[in-house]
Amino acid sequence: MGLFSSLFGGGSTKTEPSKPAAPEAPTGTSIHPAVDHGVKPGSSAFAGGTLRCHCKSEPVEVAVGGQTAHNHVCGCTKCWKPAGATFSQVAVVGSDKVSVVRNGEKLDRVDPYATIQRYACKGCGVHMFGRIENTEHPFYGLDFVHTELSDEDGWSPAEFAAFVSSIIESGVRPEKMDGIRARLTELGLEPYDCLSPPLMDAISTHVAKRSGALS
Ligand SMILES: N[C@@H](CCC(=O)N[C@@H](CS)C(=O)NCC(=O)O)C(=O)O
Ligand SMILES: [Zn+2]
Repeated sequence: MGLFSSLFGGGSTKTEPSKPAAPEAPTGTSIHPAVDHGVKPGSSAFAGGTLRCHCKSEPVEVAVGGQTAHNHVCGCTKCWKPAGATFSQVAVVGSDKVSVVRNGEKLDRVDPYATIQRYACKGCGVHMFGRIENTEHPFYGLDFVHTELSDEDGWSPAEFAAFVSSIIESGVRPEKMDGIRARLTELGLEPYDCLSPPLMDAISTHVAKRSGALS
């Protein structure tokens, strides 16, 4: 079984009982609009949908032909966030499931030197998908998508919070961090300052197998 299938196992989604609905943050800090009122469960029957950018006319449309995996909120400065959100919400899906179906000429790469090649709409700035082009990367074959850009319900829900300390780099005051980590925990989104332990373990396993440290 390859890294993709072992990590992301056939596109199935967690559909455990939804995390308890949580009231809005007393501090008023928005984590992300998709989770601020509690994380909604996904649907195991869900088979994908269409992402649309925020342009009022001629929006870019990207079809995603399958369920996503490892949805999470990310605090890094690189991932696209909707207005007012402190975190991005981002999930992965096989690159072969992602296709630009309308107005693709409006897309441009955000940073040609980044590990994740993010494609954003030149009109509204929304990131439509991010692709790993490096064939040696542990996540090669996966695209990163923001499922809130779709009208469909049933996408895999956010499961954890990544790169939490990085929100300081966007201007969040360090003294707010305890409250924000507590809020993430209340929402059922365990806060990590990199990725979650299973994903960090998968990355290191991939690297160790390549170097020969593990067989
Ligand atoms: N502290 C940095 C962290 C950036 C970072 O490493 N982001 C992660 C999570 S998205 C990553 O994998 N980045 C690869 C990339 O942006 O290409 C920041 O906030 O800019
Ligand atoms: Zn990020």
